[in-house]
Amino acid sequence: MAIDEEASIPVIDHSAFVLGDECARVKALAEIDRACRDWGFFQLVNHGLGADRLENILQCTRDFFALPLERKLDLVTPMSPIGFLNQSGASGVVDRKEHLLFFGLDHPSVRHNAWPESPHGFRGVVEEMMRECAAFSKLLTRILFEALGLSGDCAREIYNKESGDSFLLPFYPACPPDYEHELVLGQHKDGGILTLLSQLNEVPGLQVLKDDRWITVKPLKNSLVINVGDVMQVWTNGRYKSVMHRVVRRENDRFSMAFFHIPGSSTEIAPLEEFTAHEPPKYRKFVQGEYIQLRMKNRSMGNKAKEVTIEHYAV
Ligand SMILES: O=C(O)CCC(=O)C(=O)O
Ligand SMILES: [Fe+2]
Repeated sequence: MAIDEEASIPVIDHSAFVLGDECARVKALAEIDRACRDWGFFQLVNHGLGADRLENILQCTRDFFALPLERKLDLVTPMSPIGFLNQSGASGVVDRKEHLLFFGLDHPSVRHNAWPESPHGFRGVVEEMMRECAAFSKLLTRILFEALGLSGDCAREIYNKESGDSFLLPFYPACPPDYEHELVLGQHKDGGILTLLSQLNEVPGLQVLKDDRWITVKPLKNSLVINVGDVMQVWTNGRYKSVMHRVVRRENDRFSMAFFHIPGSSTEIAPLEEFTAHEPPKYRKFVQGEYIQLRMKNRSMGNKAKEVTIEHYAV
């Protein structure tokens, strides 16, 4: 598939939701609605996460991944997605990537998070950021519901009883010029409600599929990339799109941060009545935790198994 270096994903100014100007708010809601239908992705500037906190996260992440591999391997937690992972294989070829994964602070298994002793203060910095991301992702979900013409409280009723949030710190080591693969993270869609992503050190690499072309998400200073996940696609009966994305190789180290806003594992997911009044449901009901399990199995079976995606529940 072709790569289009000219196009860019929509950029939306979050200050429209802060300043109390009703006209600006309505305009921004319309922009978000378009972006979620047409792209499944947008970049948010003037968002709520502090620039100094993002800088702290970048510093801690750099220091952690600079440790010798044996030290990082101390944080491997067998039979669990959390902790350190050296390589993953989301879609066949092994990803050239290391990561640290944590459950969000409201996740029922948060006590199982594994914390590095070094760098000093790591846990405090990450927990602070997780707290901010949790609040901000809830706010954004309410904004998306408003953009859909639903009441913001609707979100609260549907999924707020339990949390499945997780927080990921990926590190993509610089690729030598003769590195044989084009991708360092295989193409995939995110399985939750929405994802907040920061390209922490502003090294590009993230690409988004749009009309059969890969579009590079150019890092904008202090912006957040927001993308719609599979759950939002199901809730809206396909109106908002969970879109394929991937990370391509670079000759520089690349650091990013992702917060996955996910309903709790016992939450039942189905198209909302508001979107099935005039058309049949495109998905059957499923339980969030079951879908997460199927997706995890994908990973462990590598490219031999057929990947389970949200189409598994299509009717
Ligand atoms: O690191 C990135 O830019 C993207 C990461 C991503 O898409 C993911 O982990 O789901
Ligand atoms: Fe992703």
